[in-house]
Amino acid sequence: MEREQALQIVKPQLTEHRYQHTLGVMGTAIKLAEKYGADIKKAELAAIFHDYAKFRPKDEMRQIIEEQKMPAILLEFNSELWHAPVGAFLAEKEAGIDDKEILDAIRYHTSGRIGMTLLDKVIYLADYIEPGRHFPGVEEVRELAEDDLDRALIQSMKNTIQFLMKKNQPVFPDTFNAYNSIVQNSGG
Ligand SMILES: Nc1ncnc2c1ncn2[C@@H]1O[C@H](COP(=O)(O)OP(=O)(O)O)[C@@H](O)[C@H]1O
Repeated sequence: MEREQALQIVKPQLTEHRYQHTLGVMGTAIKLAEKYGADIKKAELAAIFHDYAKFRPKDEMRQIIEEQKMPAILLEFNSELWHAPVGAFLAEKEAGIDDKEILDAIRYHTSGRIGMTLLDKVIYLADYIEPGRHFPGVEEVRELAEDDLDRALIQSMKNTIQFLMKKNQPVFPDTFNAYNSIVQNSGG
């Protein structure tokens, strides 16, 4: 699917602010894909669709998680996490995206997972550092992303875990698992 067609499908699903975020993720994902050797067209499409389900009603997302037999543990955690796996499902069902790598990058863009693919990493990080993001620590991750994808990911996951812990919020285990998996597999 070409960029313009994909954007036309996604735009009506999002607010203007979230659409601008999506364009930021797209641009950043393409740059990261070029730098680190990921598939540029897949990075572009995954970025465009990453927040496709962001504004679906909670009840609809819960129903999809149950009916599609997605991990039930999702329902025990913040519903902010749900749009990622539900987005992968709907991008396939409604927009006909059938590339498994793209769908996985959408599915894991919020939590990460054990054994993240290069494309998963590009989309996770692009979502974190796109130019519209302004939060403490983002600039450090942007700088790390200039020359070390894994160090940038580790730092972004650390920030997210610390942010949640400071607020006494539960941390969905996939993020711990993703963090451990990258720390154990990257050169240190
Ligand atoms: N492991 C986790 N456990 C619980 N909440 C998380 C986890 N990872 C991310 N979140 C929360 O999910 C929300 C959405 O994250 P994200 O998808 O990165 O943002 P956005 O939808 O704005 O792109 C954030 O509030 C974030 O704190």
